[in-house]
Amino acid sequence: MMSRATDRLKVVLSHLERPTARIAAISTSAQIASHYDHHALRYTLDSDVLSPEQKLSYEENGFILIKNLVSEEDIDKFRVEFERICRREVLAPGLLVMRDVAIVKSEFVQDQKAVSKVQDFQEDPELFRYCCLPQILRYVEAFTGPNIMAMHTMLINKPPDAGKKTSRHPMHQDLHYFPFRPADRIVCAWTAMERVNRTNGCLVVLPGTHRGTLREHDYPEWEGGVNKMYHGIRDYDPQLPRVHLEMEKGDTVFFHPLLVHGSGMNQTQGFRKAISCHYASSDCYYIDVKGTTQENLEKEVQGIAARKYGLDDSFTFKDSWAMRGRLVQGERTSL
Ligand SMILES: CCCCCCCCCCCCCCCCC(=O)SCCNC(=O)CCNC(=O)[C@H](O)C(C)(C)COP(=O)(O)OP(=O)(O)OC[C@H]1O[C@@H](n2cnc3c(N)ncnc32)[C@H](O)[C@@H]1OP(=O)(O)O
Ligand SMILES: Nc1ncnc2c1ncn2[C@@H]1O[C@H](COP(=O)(O)OP(=O)(O)OP(=O)(O)O)[C@@H](O)[C@H]1O
Ligand SMILES: O=C(O)CCC(=O)C(=O)O
Ligand SMILES: [Fe+2]
Ligand SMILES: [Mg+2]
Repeated sequence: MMSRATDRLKVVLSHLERPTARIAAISTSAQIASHYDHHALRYTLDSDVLSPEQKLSYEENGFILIKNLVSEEDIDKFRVEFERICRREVLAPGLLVMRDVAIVKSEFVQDQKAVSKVQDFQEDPELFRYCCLPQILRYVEAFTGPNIMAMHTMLINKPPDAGKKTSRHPMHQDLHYFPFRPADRIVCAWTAMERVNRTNGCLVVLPGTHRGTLREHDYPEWEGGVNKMYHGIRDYDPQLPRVHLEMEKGDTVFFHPLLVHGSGMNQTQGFRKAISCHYASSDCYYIDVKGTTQENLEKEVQGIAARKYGLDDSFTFKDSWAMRGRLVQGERTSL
């Protein structure tokens, strides 16, 4: 059954016309085969790593969850390196250490536990190993093609909520942060470093929203405060069907940069950890975001660059990405 569907898929892909619109929920191989008589794939590329069912699921939902992809041993090593960073035993160039807004503004002494996220670890050899794991890149290639850049890296250490709900991450689309396209050749890999569930603030996604467009983002009006750069989509409708992605240590979700997602508050006393990387095809190109909904973000990034590093306006949003990005497979052709 499966191999016939796969053969069928190959035939259809070889006659690929223009990307088409919405794909209905499909469950059996027979339905998949008949489906490909009428539609082409837009969000996934020809590759053997994804089954026909997985391809359709990504086309339909904008994410795919792979169980047990990263070993316990590797995750434990990433955790040890993170702890070394928190103790300031290592500091890689470009590494950004962020503290939760509720803690940063408080008078209490800050300890290592207050770190809510480290970002841009591309120069930390141990953490960057995550971005190069072959079993991850195999999947990434199905979305980006063979030339792969790691554009954005994060280890998120969602703190126990201090009571103001600032541990939440508002619903957003990651593309809001990216001045490069096409969006369909960008993908995020997000790996749970321990069990994540609704209680400690797992990822929350709105399936299928990757088929929409980039929405306007700004700071949500939350009484307890919002972390810097945590923009949310405007007019978020809390009635829309959400899916809570409960995951075990090592499980990895791959998702499209237009997929609307966020994470709930951490109601436990532990720090919920995840490690992630945004990949893009190195064949992507930079765009000018002036006059678009992303302009507010560009201004903010330039503001931080000015305050933190004394850079002026000649340092562009695009530059901030070009200096962060690192090739992990193939050739650096454009980005
Ligand atoms: C060379 C590069 C330059 C520019 C880099 C800019 C970062 C670009 C980020 C791109 C993000 C892409 C993301 C794609 C995916 C979607 C997301 O992940 S959304 C959220 C991602 N963004 C972040 O997490 C980055 C935000 N964090 C930071 O930029 C920094 O941590 C910081 C908030 C600017 C703080 O850094 P630092 O200057 O080291 O901190 P302090 O000196 O202690 O404080 C300065 C100032 O800022 C206040 N503050 C600190 N932390 C927070 C916080 N969490 N929320 C709100 N405000 C905060 C602090 O109180 C100080 O304020 P004051 O008024 O000056 O006292
Ligand atoms: N006004 C808003 N704008 C953007 N995102 C929001 C807004 N309100 C809530 N969210 C986000 O929606 C997601 C779910 O929110 P919330 O924390 O209320 O529920 P939960 O923790 O997922 O579930 P529950 O608390 O009911 O178990 C989170 O990503 C949260 O940050
Ligand atoms: O780990 C999380 O809470 C989600 C983080 C996220 O979506 C992001 O930083 O873009
Ligand atoms: Fe995100
Ligand atoms: Mg909640």
